[in-house]
Amino acid sequence: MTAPLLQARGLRKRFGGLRVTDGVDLDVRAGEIHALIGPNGAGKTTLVAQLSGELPSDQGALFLDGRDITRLPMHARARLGLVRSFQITRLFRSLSVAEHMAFALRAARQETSASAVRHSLERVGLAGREAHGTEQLSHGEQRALEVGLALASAPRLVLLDEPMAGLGAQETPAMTERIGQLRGECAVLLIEHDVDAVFRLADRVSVLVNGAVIASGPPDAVRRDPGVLAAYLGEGAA
Ligand SMILES: Nc1ncnc2c1ncn2[C@@H]1O[C@H](COP(=O)(O)OP(=O)(O)OP(=O)(O)O)[C@@H](O)[C@H]1O
Repeated sequence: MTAPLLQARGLRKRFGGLRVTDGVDLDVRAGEIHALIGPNGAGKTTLVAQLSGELPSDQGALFLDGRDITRLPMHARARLGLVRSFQITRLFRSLSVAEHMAFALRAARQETSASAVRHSLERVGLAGREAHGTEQLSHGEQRALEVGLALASAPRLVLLDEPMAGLGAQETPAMTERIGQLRGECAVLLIEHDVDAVFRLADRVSVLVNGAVIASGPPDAVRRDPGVLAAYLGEGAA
């Protein structure tokens, strides 16, 4: 089997006396949708920050396509194709949807013609919203734009931290479908609390508990794993 696209080995991060990630081993394969689930406070968001380069790891190593990227800063990881999505509130409120996308495409040194912008918006279901301000978008559309902006650089692996958070019953299936459409195009590491959506969508699932991955594999195997049932899914969530 080919080597994983992303390999994390023994990643650790502590805040003061609190060991938040405590020896994380994780493999993400090219083109797969890989969900990372776990209880509140397990360290998922911290791990994503370590993977993206936002937060330096105290220990451990990270490889992208076999290359050691442990000490590379965020922008260098992004240039190699490892990106994360950000909340658009962190960008400019005054920009239209199309301007946000043009900005992201330019930053990624991609084509910024009107048709390139439209194409990038269409793939996340935002065709026809070009001229809108981001405050005019529904919550679901804002989350879709965030995913679209992360995809602007044509990444090899995109890290999505709770893209379904706060979405209504009507918006969740659309986001699930959109993420599903990325399969094979780029790898996705998806942090998600909606366990039903995760088990429907993911090719593989890893479960983080107390800062360590306790199980990793296809959804069916993970949902039956005795350790996972005991530590996380035992309340009938799966
Ligand atoms: N910058 C920080 N300084 C101190 N403690 C932190 C910091 N960031 C996170 N923590 C703590 O680390 C623990 C794990 O947080 P993290 O947000 O990574 O977990 P999570 O699995 O993403 O949780 P959730 O599912 O609730 O979003 C929590 O106890 C949190 O309070």
